[in-house]
Amino acid sequence: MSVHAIDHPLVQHKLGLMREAGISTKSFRELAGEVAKLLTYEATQDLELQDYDIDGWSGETITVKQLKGKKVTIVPILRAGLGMLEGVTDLIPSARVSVVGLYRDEETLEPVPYFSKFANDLDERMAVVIDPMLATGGSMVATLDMLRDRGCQLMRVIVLVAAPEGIRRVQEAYPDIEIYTASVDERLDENGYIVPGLGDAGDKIFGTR
Ligand SMILES: O=P(O)(O)OC[C@H]1O[C@H](OP(=O)(O)OP(=O)(O)O)[C@H](O)[C@@H]1O
Ligand SMILES: O=c1cc[nH]c(=O)[nH]1
Ligand SMILES: [Mg+2]
Repeated sequence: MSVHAIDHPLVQHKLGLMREAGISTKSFRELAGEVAKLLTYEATQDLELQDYDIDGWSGETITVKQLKGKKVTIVPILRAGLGMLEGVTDLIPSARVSVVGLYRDEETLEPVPYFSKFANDLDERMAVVIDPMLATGGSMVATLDMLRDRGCQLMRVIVLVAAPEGIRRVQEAYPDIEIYTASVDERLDENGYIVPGLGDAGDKIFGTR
């Protein structure tokens, strides 16, 4: 597995704005979408292309390129993953969306599933799981398990911020997965929150803090 920490200046600038205490719901939501879009650009750099011929504007037949690889399903983990969805589908507009509802029990930090609805033909698709936060990794591994149990063989992960603990947990369960993130942060605090992190990303995106 590789962890791709994207140090593009626009990503780092926007992530810095997201870390500010007291940021408004509007700003946090907008920035989450913008960073998600930039991370998607990076996470799709290795998609395969193939040539095909078209009639060009001058009347000549010209050879252009189109995406060749597998079909894609985007998998937001509710709720906070929804804050990244529009940014991702802006770049991959034909992707099917599979939705996984999980919340993290505040005491045990274990993921509690409450909803799922998957695209069909998961065995033919690359799944791109999106969630702003990879903390203990419990929610991400539970989601990857659901996809794998339904036949999905190719999965990658886009998170805004990752903790080393969560990366390790995903790495142990899924050694081949690629993780794209704007930052690998320092650690988890005693409540399982990422430090320096973003705080509770779901609450900030939905304005429920
Ligand atoms: O890596 P983990 O330790 O599992 O923690 C990360 C999860 O916690 C947050 O969701 P939360 O449970 O707060 O749900 P929400 O999106 O509804 O706010 C976050 O969006 C991840 O899904
Ligand atoms: O730092 C964290 C950890 C889990 N969930 C969040 O929203 N933030
Ligand atoms: Mg939350």
